[in-house]
Amino acid sequence: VAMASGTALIYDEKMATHKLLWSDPICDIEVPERLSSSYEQLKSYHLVERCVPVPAREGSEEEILLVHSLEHLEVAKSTQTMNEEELKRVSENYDAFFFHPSTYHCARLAVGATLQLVDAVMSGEVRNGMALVRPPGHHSQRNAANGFCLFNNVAIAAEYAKLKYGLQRILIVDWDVHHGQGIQYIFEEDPSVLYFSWHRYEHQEFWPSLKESDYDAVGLGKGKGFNINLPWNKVGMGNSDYLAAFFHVLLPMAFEFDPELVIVSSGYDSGIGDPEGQMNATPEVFAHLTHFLMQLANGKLCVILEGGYHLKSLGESVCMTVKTLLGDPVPQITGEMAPCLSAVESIQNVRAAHKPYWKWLAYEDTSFLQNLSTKSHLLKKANSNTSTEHETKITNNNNTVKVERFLELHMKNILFPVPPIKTATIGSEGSEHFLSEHVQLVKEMDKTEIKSLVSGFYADLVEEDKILLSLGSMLAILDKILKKEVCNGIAASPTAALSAAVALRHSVRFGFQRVLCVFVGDMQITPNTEDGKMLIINICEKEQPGKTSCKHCISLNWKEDAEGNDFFSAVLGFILPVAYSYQPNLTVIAVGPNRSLGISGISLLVALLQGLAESRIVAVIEDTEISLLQSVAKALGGASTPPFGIYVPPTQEKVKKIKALRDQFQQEWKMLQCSVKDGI
Ligand SMILES: CC(O)(O)NCCCCN
Ligand SMILES: [Zn+2]
Repeated sequence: VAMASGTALIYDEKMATHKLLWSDPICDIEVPERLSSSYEQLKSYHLVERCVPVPAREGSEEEILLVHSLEHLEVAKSTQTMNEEELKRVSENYDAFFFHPSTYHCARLAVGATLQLVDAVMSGEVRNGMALVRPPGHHSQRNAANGFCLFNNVAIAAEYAKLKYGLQRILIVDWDVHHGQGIQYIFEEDPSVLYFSWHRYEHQEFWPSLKESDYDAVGLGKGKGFNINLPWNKVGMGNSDYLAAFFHVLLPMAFEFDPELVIVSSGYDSGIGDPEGQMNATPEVFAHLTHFLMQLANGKLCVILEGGYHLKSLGESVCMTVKTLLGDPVPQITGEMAPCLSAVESIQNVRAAHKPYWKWLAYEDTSFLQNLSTKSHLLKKANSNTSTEHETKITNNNNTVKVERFLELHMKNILFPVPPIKTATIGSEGSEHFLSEHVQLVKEMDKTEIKSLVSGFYADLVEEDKILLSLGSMLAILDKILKKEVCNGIAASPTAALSAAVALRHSVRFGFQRVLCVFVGDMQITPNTEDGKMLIINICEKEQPGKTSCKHCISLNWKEDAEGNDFFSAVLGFILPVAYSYQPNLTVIAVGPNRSLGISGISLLVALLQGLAESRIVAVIEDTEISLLQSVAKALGGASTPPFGIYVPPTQEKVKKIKALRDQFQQEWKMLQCSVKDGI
């Protein structure tokens, strides 16, 4: 069944009316321009016109009462007719909240806009979407406003979706830099809502300074294991820390949970330049985070604005999010791909805290808890005065103009013309089965041209015309990708190993400095990877005699489980971290004979590797694998999220295998790090 398509954008300028009427240094950053400048930025990148406009509406009192008490609703309602003096007095009852005569109306619009988005996604009118709302919601609680939030938009949306659509598994991802304690309180005993939040914490120093924001708050009663807190104990966290958190904490949980709907509490105060977050992550990281979440719940993803107080940083991050929701290629991530020690320690702690509740953590090594618990306390004292591991060159002087200029330059390299065509293939025999509207036929190369291209190498292997022609087809597709005329391509080949080797050499000769090749099955030909211009990960059933893994040529022995897809742990825990550490300019995915992975495992690989190399992938697949060709073409075309099959947790043996490979390579490929070496 083809999935819904289209991205909804919900925006109503009336939500810009709510504003602070008196002086309050805590609240004066939550300004109306947050909404209007984000919308203007979307227009400047021509993104508004590409979205499906869905109107906001007022959330009803009944919908608000799904989460809030009648008393809270009445207090909010009563403020509409208050004068400034009365508004100020009511506001002082709460921690960091201000009322304006229009606040109640705006907050009901924020709730209604959020529910409109849930309806548009759940009805299939669109695949995903974003609601630009204020006041935000994730701090507000059953009976209290808090942290600029009056009604908990995202919590109401989750309760609404359970009630109206009978959903039993909803994932809420909160990438705002503050802990959404309101959402935690509302769902902490509810196993049908998995809540993940990372947040600036600094060992409980940072607002709201709650003990229950730490990594050991895992949920209560039946909800144990369904509340995940990842505290950042230092500022200056960057792209690599955020990606490591997804690879080693959130995504394994999310795929095991297998949500029917994903809602994002999308705060951008976790981005660079924000006065609240003091973090270093750049706007393109939100494209990657969004792209990962789009692989869940058959693409049903609702992104709801929370915080974000540096207008330029906020606007660029909103645009990166919407661009990705629209299916555009994911921009290359920038910065050193190495999480800092503090981030790795938090990741290790939250994995250990959740070990009792998750199958994928059943064999997690938590021996560090015995001897480290006292030490980590010492660690807190010892490290409290050192600066962060990361360069905080931008945020420490935190000069808004300086950040604006930085982002102007930074985003110029990031935003690139979207290739007109998503996927190229050859109109040769048997290819009609995976043509779709995204696909362009590429004319074949003539033999002499092919011979000259191939003559440099492997010429001895090319004895038959059939092989020569298939190489020509693959090279014709590859050229389109190398010239950035198409985003990705798929080529059927009688000799995938040979085609992949030729593709690698041709790409390096074309000038690509780093080409990643993920080869599934018997590789037969192993190109020379000494110069680091290629990184090969060979997934094969058993150890090849006499072949040991090295930094640029890694073999991962993996035979897919008969029951279902157990490949998630290998992709999330090993392949993606290595690939993101390498930062390729092109990805070659090849499937040769004797593949030991199922179609769903390979589809998962293709879908998630699109986050690399501006989504440039060339897939080379044995021409006998008709159904594999179809599902890989679907994954590349983006028309629908490929079926990743039934989730199966990894066996102890497989967990050990990944851990051994991680220990072997985590000094080379630092994104593999998810535990602090003993003895720190
Ligand atoms: C929505 C939000 O998480 O950005 N609110 C932050 C409130 C900070 C109060 N010191
Ligand atoms: Zn925030």
